[in-house]
Amino acid sequence: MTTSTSTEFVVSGAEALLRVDPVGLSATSAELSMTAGPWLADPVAGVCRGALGVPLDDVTGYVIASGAPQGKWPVSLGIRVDFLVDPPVDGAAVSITGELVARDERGGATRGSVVDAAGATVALITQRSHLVAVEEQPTSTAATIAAPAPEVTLREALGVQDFGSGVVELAPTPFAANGMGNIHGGILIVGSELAAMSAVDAHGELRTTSIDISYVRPGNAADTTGFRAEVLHRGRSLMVVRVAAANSSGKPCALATVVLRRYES
Ligand SMILES: CC(C)(COP(=O)(O)OP(=O)(O)OC[C@H]1O[C@@H](n2cnc3c(N)ncnc32)[C@H](O)[C@@H]1OP(=O)(O)O)[C@@H](O)C(=O)NCCC(=O)NCCSC(=O)Cc1ccccc1
Repeated sequence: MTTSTSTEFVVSGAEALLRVDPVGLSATSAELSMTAGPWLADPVAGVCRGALGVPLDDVTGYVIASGAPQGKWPVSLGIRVDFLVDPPVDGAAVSITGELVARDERGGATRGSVVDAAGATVALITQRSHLVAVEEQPTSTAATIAAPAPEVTLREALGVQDFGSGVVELAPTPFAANGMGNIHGGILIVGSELAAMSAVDAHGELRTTSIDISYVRPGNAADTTGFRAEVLHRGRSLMVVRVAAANSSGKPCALATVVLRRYES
């Protein structure tokens, strides 16, 4: 894969947290690599599949960024992710690829996937991106953020507080930020997953099978982000949960539908 433009992947807090590394980028396709370690295991969500939202959001969004005109940068407008199997938690690398589906003057549509070392598909994404005006393109911060120690879980690194019944908060942290200082679209997927699991009082026996999320206004990673989940359907094995995320202003920044399934051990 070739890098055909001056746009480069920006490693901000969210990419450092998820151990995401650039592989290749062009205006039509992109590839990232991610180390999938024990920090993805979670006592409530089982394995935090939503964490794959960070590299999936990046790998598709940066295809649009790469072909965007000067002074414009894409923000994620809507993402649909389907999770097929758990990502590894043993430190193996997974490959994340994205490709252009369509582009116009307002943004574009992209799709992508996560594939494990054996070639099995772990997750699929469809994304719609929207171009906003920026004074300058985001760049990697001079002070590179180091990943937390391997024993620090994603839940701990994000300062997640679970108040029960679907009320969850993420602390203000650079680990939640994208290159613009806004809360990363993939971190909003993580928070939505944890809130949905909290709403159904999960203890690791369920898995997230899909998340469909709309980003309705930018969220600020330097502020607390609250998630409130409402159970729409609770069957024996299938659950559908709606989650709203908002900063301390109370205005929603993301609205998600999370589908959970019970897996027999
Ligand atoms: C712009 C639009 C997409 C569409 O909005 P519309 O419905 O047509 O707009 P409407 O005028 O009705 O305003 C609605 C509200 O939006 C606010 N607002 C509007 N425009 C701007 C603006 N330019 N800047 C700031 N705020 C703006 C506006 O004030 C209002 O709020 P208010 O009621 O006053 O409090 C908006 O929904 C949006 O920004 N969504 C969030 C996208 C997002 O954060 N995605 C996830 C992160 S991306 C990611 O992580 C990927 C990545 C990786 C690495 C590196 C980089 C990226």
